[in-house]
Amino acid sequence: MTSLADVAVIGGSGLYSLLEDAEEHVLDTPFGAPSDPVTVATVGGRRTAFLPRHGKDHRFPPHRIPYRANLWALREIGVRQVLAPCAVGGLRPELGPGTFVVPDQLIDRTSGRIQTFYDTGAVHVNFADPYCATGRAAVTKVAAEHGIETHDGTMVVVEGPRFSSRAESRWFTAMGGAVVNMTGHPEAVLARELALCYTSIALVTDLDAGVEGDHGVTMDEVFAAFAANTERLRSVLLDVIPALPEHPDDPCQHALDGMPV
Ligand SMILES: CSC[C@H]1O[C@H](OP(=O)(O)O)[C@H](O)[C@@H]1O
Ligand SMILES: Nc1ncnc2[nH]cnc12
Repeated sequence: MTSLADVAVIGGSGLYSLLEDAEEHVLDTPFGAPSDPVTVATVGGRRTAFLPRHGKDHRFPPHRIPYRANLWALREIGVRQVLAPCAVGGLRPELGPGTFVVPDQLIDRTSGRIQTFYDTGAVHVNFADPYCATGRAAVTKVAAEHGIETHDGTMVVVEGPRFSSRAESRWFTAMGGAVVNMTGHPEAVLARELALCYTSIALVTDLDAGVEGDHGVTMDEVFAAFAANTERLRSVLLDVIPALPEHPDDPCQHALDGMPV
């Protein structure tokens, strides 16, 4: 297939569209259909694809998202760099709702999700640094230009769809977690297995159960906090896209070098 886009944004909870005057592409993959048709438009001179990971009507809960089909479809249309906004819970009191975190590490606490494309042969990608250094730097710089402070930190990804118990949440904080969500994995490793640059942009929507004393996390508060901050996130995303390199040469792009694929 000829290249339709080289950058993609995978939207999460509360971010179901991004691009204006976009063309729609219905795609299929060896792993089934992606969550929705992919929309493509030009942003700051860059051909950009958008895909809502839960579907635009949020019909896929985090444990049922077709992660492999989503990443495969994007790679198939030429994408080499992925921006992955998501809603997260803060695991530290200073990371409250409205805070932007650009994760630099990941702890996988999911279970039962397929997290590879390669069921035969010796394909073992390097995942020491799950996120793209260039993408992270671009997000941090552009956010600062928008007057938004960003934080580094480790993202813990839980299986869901339930939120964590207070004990689990306190344990994640003690393990070094900064934020917690339900979709950051296997998305990150599947991107790496296709040699894509992958950058997560985490918007804190709540303080997780172990941090806040009273009621624990509710879905309504997540959606409300996300809605209150969507425009800030949207404007950062649209400015990060043209700030990404046209010819990325990060280690992520070489993740499959020497592998039998
Ligand atoms: C809507 S509450 C929990 C839900 O929100 C986050 O979604 P996303 O990561 O796609 O922004 C979280 O991971 C859960 O899927
Ligand atoms: N506290 C939380 N735990 C897991 N996923 C989330 N997404 C948003 N807030 C979350």
